[in-house]
Amino acid sequence: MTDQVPESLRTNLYVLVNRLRDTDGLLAMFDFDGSLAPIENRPEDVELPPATRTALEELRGTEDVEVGVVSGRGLNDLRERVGIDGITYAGNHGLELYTDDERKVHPVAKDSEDEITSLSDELESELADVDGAFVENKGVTASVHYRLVEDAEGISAVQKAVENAVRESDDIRVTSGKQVLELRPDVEWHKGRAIRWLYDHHVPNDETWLPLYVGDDRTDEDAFETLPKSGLGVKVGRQPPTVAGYHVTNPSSVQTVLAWLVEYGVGFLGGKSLSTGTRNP
Ligand SMILES: O=P(O)(O)OC[C@H]1O[C@H](O[C@H]2O[C@H](CO)[C@@H](O)[C@H](O)[C@H]2O)[C@H](O)[C@@H](O)[C@@H]1O
Repeated sequence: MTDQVPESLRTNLYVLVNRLRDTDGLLAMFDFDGSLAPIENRPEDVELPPATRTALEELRGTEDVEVGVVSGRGLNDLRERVGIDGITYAGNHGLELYTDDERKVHPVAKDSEDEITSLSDELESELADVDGAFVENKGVTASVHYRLVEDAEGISAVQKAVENAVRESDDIRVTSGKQVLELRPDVEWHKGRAIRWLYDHHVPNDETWLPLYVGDDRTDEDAFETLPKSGLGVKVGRQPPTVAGYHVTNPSSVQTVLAWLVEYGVGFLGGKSLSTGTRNP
């Protein structure tokens, strides 16, 4: 059982098993890019590895387990790319939620759509001459990508263009991620608030579930910070610095953790015995 857990989690296996035993259920939440799926040069080239999809589907089908995918991507893009029914999706850093067959959008974010579109158009023409830079308009947020910009001058041009574009706006703020700057409505809502909402929405009032969150980027820190002490925050990769308590190397190790959870981990939930699947007295 232990050799099927990434090295970095293996040393904490005892804690992991005990947390699963001590809880009524598991709310398993995952960031998408860089966590479930490997980073690619262009967002449209990213695919969820089939074995990861299978493991998520198996987890979804388990009693007392809810699965969520939480991402900076737009909701429709995220749902298409993950392609699993019956789980919760949080797109645009949680500003768009899809759960119980219903889409919910943060009301302030909805009002920002026009401004996001006009800023995206402005930045697109501003950056037309910067090789490799491009804008991804995601409806209620936009990403300005510079992963393919090869020189420091070009990267600085991207940063200045974004700064200039939002200078006059009170309603839009800029955050950063992996080789990307993001324009977001200036509301106190982020991945952390979204996972708290998911917990309140999915976990029965009289039960305590273990929240698990797996993420790789700066915006995932909001989620790690929201987890209670008893939660499991798992950081993928070493950069940027993190408040998460646990660490795995890359999306392939996330896949291994998922497979372990499906095969063994959920068998411990609520004090069940692994061999019999029944609760210990
Ligand atoms: O919250 P996430 O699921 O991690 O989404 C964050 C951003 O992911 C995408 O950009 C990142 O991944 C791209 C594909 O691997 C990569 O080319 C880019 O450099 C990364 O920043 C997505 O395109 C963004 O819209 C998301 O906000």
